[in-house]
Amino acid sequence: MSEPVIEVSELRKRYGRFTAVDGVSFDVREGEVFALLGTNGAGKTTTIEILEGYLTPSEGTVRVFGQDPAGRHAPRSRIGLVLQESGLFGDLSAAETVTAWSRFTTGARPVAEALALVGLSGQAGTRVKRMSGGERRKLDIALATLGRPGLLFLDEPTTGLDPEARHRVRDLVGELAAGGMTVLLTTHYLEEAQELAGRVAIMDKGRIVTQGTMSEVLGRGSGRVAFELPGGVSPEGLPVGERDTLTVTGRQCVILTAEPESVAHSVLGWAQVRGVRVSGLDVRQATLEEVFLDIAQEVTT
Ligand SMILES: Nc1ncnc2c1ncn2[C@@H]1O[C@H](COP(=O)(O)OP(=O)(O)OP(=O)(O)O)[C@@H](O)[C@H]1O
Repeated sequence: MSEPVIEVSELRKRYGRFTAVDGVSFDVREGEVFALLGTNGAGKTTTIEILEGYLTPSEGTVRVFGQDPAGRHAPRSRIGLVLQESGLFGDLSAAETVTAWSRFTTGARPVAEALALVGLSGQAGTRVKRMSGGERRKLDIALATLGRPGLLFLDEPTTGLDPEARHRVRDLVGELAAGGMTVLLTTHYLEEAQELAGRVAIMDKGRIVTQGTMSEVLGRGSGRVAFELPGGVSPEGLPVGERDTLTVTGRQCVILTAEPESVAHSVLGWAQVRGVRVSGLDVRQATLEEVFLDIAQEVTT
């Protein structure tokens, strides 16, 4: 197994009496894309800012490339950051922006290569203020990867972009990861995590409520059985196992379960015994979004 690039152990961060991060542990190994997901205010940005060395922990330990990210030996040159707010100058062209950054970056790629890497060769002479939101995000990523970092922090890289630009930026992150870069990603777009990340941790109220490989997290309720009950029929007694969850919205019933085929079978049996017909039976793999909503609901109730 490859070396951990990030190690987080029992991390806590308090702001006065409020605990924003409450005993979080995870690690990220070399070459993997790890997604930190969670509800608003869950503690994702606080965690990532501690890993970037901008904030110090109240308790616990954090190591990036084996070093304290806020310490004297912090491995800054090995880390690329794409923050939620970028600080680009509108009057500079894309090439001028990269050139300016090259002066402060050790071992910077040549400007043309940095632009080509993110697919901006055609916009080299375009002023930042004339660039689209997606192009600016790509330029942010070009700057973050200019010094060929081994680790890239991406804090909500596609928030605020239209769907097409989101796809382009997503493809770019996928390509960087395929090239061997380790990536820690926070995002509100679960399909983005599902597409890019090998492992995920889902945070809620400062804690990690579940983490693992995408298939392990999805495996919590890996199957989804949906169907409609006829009007006036109560869902009472539906075959829902202890680890399954049932959501009823009007006549629509959804069961998240690890064993969708057997649950679907039992639902049909349940209906037959009662002499009713369920319609629109749909059995498939649950999406991360469905699992996430299920977990968020479980945690808040
Ligand atoms: N400097 C601060 N002082 C007091 N509370 C803070 C401070 N910074 C963050 N918080 C609180 O800590 C909690 C976690 O915030 P954080 O920004 O880490 O969440 P997040 O998961 O990134 O949320 P979002 O998805 O909304 O960006 C929030 O309740 C926030 O209000």
